Amino acid sequence: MLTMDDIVREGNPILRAVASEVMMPPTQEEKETLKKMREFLINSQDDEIAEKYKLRAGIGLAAPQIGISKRMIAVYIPEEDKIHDYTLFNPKVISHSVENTYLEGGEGCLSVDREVPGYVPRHARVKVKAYNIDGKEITLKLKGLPAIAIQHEIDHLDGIMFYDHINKADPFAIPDHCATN
Ligand SMILES: OCN(O)CCCc1ccccc1
Ligand code: NI
Repeated sequence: MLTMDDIVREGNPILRAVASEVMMPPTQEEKETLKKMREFLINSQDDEIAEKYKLRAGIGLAAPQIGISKRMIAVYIPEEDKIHDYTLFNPKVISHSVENTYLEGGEGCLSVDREVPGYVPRHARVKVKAYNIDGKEITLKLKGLPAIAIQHEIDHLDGIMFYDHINKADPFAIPDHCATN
């Protein structure tokens, strides 16, 4: 199983590299890696397992964070009515809302062992084209936390960290095009 020892930390150049497209269909090894990334997220959200193995809770993970510079991500977000459970190859935002959003509490990252305060502007809604674990092309339409998480993960594939988006002059300035309520 993956643990925090497998998570690359900021300063490692892999986190600033553009990851490589994965040739479809994926190899058995690439499928296994994606499954292990998803398993890490599920484990990290289980109080007993997380405590036992000292896992930081995560709702997403990108392959560069485990030292693999390939365009592979996992997102696992249990919500009231459904679990947003995505293991994706070559994800790409193909359209997005003009409206932006942000998390009141800011964002964090398993590869960043420090707090970086400030609002991280994200598209409120995104349409993502990707390949699922079997290499089948799929399209996802996401909003809310799943939309934020998938943008955070896709950024990792392009060497972008969440704090790159924070307004340096005023970290808590409300980003443009955010809904009022
Ligand atoms: O890249 C995954 N990661 O570092 C884990 C946390 C992901 C995350 C995504 C959206 C908002 C906050 C935190
Ligand atoms: Ni991250």
